[in-house]
Amino acid sequence: MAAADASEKLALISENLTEILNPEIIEKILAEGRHPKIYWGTATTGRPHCGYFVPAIKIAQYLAAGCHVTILLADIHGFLDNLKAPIELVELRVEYYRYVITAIFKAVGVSTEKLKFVQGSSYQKSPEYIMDVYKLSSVISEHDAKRAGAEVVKQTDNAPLSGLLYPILQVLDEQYLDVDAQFGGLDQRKLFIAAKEWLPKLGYKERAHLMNPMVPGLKGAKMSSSDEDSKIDLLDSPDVVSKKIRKAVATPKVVEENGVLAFVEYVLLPAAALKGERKFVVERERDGLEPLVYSTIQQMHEDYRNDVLSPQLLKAAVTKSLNELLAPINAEFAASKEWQEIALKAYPPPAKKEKKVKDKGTRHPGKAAETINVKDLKEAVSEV
Ligand SMILES: N[C@@H](Cc1ccc(O)cc1)C(=O)O
Repeated sequence: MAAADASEKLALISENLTEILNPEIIEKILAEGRHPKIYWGTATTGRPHCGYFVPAIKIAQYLAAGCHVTILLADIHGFLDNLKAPIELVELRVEYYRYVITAIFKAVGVSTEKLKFVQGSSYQKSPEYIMDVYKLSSVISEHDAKRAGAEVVKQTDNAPLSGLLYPILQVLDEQYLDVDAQFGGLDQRKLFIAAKEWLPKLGYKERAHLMNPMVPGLKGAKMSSSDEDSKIDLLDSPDVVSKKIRKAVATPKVVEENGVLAFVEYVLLPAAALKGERKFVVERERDGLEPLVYSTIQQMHEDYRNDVLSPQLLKAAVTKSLNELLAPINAEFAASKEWQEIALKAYPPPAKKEKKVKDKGTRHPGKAAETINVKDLKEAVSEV
């Protein structure tokens, strides 16, 4: 394989990433003309929202660079993390995630031939895997396990023991999914460092790690599934999308922590590039002006700082493009009885009016009565 080809692939694999640990692992594979194997894991908890386009675009770029990609639907991790996903619903949520994520890839026009889904519980209950969990837990200290999960696993007083198992399982997944690299957000960094240190303790090899920046959501902070207004559901209607974007925080002339601009940078521009032309168009018909046409985020930032590109113009253009991306997802959902049934069962609508808090018992770890705060209550309510 020509060197230029390998370097083009590396450029596509690295685009927009904040950090890569052990890039030489990937470079070597590309130089030998082979296809790197990469995985991305997601715990099947809350409903995936538009923030999922950010990792999805990176995965689409890995696929376009010829990589083999595995998406791990981490059902067991969903409940190890303080029962974020109740055990009874976890299987159904795996199905829901599979539908949604597949639809996202179709929406960005990426062939999913080299993409594989794996359900965590399909191998994390095997005797070999479990024996490795025991082995790792005998050589990793409680302190190190806690530190590895500090930014990912929900931290509470009287935390359940499962939160310490979570990092051990995530580290072993690299070995059992037989990959060269793991991809995730910068919030996974401590887990990725742990993987580098822990796998060799069992005689397994170190992997590379690819990290996306934490992209601000529409409210300026990280998109979160527990804050209704900060996220746009992948199945929201055009009207709802338009309303939510109108309410989004986009301070005039300020490009930092601007979730609307970030969405163009990390989703809309790369999605357009994957479809053939990196371009983002801002119509100005209402002002009787020619449209603004951008091919780089730097040009947009400059115009935004100078207020040539106002928040109003930007929001209207983002609403239009996002609705175009969501249209095929909405259409597929509307046409699929199976998906609709899964959605209802995986995320049963809250019982009307009755604000019942899920009763895990007063002695349930992580839920000692005195530690319940408003956020916990909200989360519990949205899950009944
Ligand atoms: N830790 C990931 C989920 C995950 C679970 C298991 C893995 O092997 C990888 C990733 C998250 O925060 O969403």
